[in-house]
Amino acid sequence: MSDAAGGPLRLEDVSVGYGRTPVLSHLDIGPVAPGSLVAVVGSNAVGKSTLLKAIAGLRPATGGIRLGDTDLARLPLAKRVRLVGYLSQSLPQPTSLVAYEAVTSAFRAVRGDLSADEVERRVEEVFAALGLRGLALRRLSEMSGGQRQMVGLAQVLVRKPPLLLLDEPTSALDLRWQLNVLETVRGITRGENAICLIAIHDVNLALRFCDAVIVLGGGGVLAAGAPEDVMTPDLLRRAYGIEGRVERCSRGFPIVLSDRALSV
Ligand SMILES: Nc1ncnc2c1ncn2[C@@H]1O[C@H](COP(=O)(O)OP(=O)(O)OP(=O)(O)O)[C@@H](O)[C@H]1O
Repeated sequence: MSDAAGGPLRLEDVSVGYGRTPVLSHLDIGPVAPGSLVAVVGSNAVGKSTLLKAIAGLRPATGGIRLGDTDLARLPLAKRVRLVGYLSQSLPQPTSLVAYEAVTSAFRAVRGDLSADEVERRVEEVFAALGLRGLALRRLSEMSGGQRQMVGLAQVLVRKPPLLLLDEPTSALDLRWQLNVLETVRGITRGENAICLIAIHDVNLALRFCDAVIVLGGGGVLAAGAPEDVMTPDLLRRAYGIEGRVERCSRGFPIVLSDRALSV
């Protein structure tokens, strides 16, 4: 189980923006059950990152954002970091720390209550889960972008929060590492009975791995639900402005084939 109590995630009448410019208005999402991996998809600039930041408490929002009985918006930072793990779109800085130190120090900063042995055990566990042991003693300054993205993910996953918010965690990764990350995140989400919202551009990865999909568009939610129910040619047109097909692959998963960009 996660290190802190969670519960279902609910967003009620949430609005968020920048200055006087609204990005998302009067959003209702959920309840999202513990154990769920949920993709947040939609076109560029539609508000995926803004939504994750609002849930993480990094962007002021109006409305209710609750995890179980806890109002996340009103939570002091020290408590929020126990409940919410947020991975931003930007990669960790290429410092001279080796990966093992970077993950250990980030974990210690939020979990000063754990013993050194427990910290070490958890860091080793997350390196093994992500298949990162070979990188543990490499300096971040000597890593590729994709390798640093994996270290950033390890820094969040090691905390085992009941709510994970991952902003495009596979954007810098090759095909093998994309699968590895999605499989690992899904395993942790189920194993820890956590909730994970993952903003992602690769719709087919989302359909393959996620329990539900939230499609943002026009300042709100265009569609939400099980992948096979949500993803339709009409939705592809409305969300992305493309003509596309949704077919079944030989293993039974829905797969999107993009045919043509429609003129705007
Ligand atoms: N710091 C900021 N100040 C003002 N406007 C911002 C800021 N950050 C984002 N925006 C605007 O908010 C809107 C939503 O941006 P956001 O980054 O949430 O979109 P996104 O769906 O994550 O996009 P992408 O898929 O391109 O990463 C965009 O119009 C963007 O220009």
